[in-house]
Amino acid sequence: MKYTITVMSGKGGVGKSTVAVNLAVSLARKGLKVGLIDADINGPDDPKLLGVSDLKLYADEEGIIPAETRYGVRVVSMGFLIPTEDTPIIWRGSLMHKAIQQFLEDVNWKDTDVVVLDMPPGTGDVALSVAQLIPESNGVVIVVTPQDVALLDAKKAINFAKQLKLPVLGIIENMSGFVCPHCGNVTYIFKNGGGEKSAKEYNLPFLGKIPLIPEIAENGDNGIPAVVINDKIREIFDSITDQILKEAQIENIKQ
Ligand SMILES: Nc1ncnc2c1ncn2[C@@H]1O[C@H](COP(=O)(O)OP(=O)(O)OP(=O)(O)O)[C@@H](O)[C@H]1O
Repeated sequence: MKYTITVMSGKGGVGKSTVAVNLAVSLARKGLKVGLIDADINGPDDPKLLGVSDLKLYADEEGIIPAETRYGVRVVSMGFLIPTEDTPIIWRGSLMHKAIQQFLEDVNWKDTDVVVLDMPPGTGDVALSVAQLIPESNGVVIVVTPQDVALLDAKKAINFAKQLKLPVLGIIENMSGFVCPHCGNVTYIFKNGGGEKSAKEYNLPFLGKIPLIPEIAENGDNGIPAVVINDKIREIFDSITDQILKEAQIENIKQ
């Protein structure tokens, strides 16, 4: 693989997988060959978000073959390797480390321009494995929601990346405000502006805000990334993706 973009969050449930999947699809829509590693071993949601839960992974003499999706993104995930989707992975850290290592080293990522890595939430054992295994990271993107507890955890993720010498490309604020589909009024359910404030505090680029939109959850559950069918979300991710490519200095990757 040429470049990796690691999507991290300080805490669970802030929309990290949703951002990773939509970012991967946005990159593919820009003509890049994109891979996605679902490094969330205990909660491998990316196959479902991409509508490929029924696929299995195969291997040939060149390595494990990532699963193809209809959105131009090839993906590997523990979700493909468990017998049923409700099977829990009850593994110690060392086994999870091995699984991540295989996703990075034994998968045939030949001809892939960018690999997006969807990290497990937090700064624990598996996150540390991923951070230490990434061969040439082009940086980390931190997903936050605007309430104080989420921001506090996000700051730990920023410092985690800094301590491991991974460049932080910027902060994305998710679930930013709910736009009423009837009157258009915005309600800031989780407060407003926290992501931008944190970015300023840590002198990091603020990459953009993603509103709380019921269609994002609905489309995700149906295996359709929101950027494929929602114009507003597509625009937002287009801008976020362009900024990430700029910050990572990989705008000219195709040349
Ligand atoms: N902007 C949004 N608007 C509406 N729903 C959203 C938004 N972002 C994420 N969601 C929904 O919130 C839920 C959690 O999102 P997601 O699984 O991406 O979070 P996560 O941070 O990866 O969680 P985990 O910690 O379990 O890995 C999902 O149902 C998703 O569809």
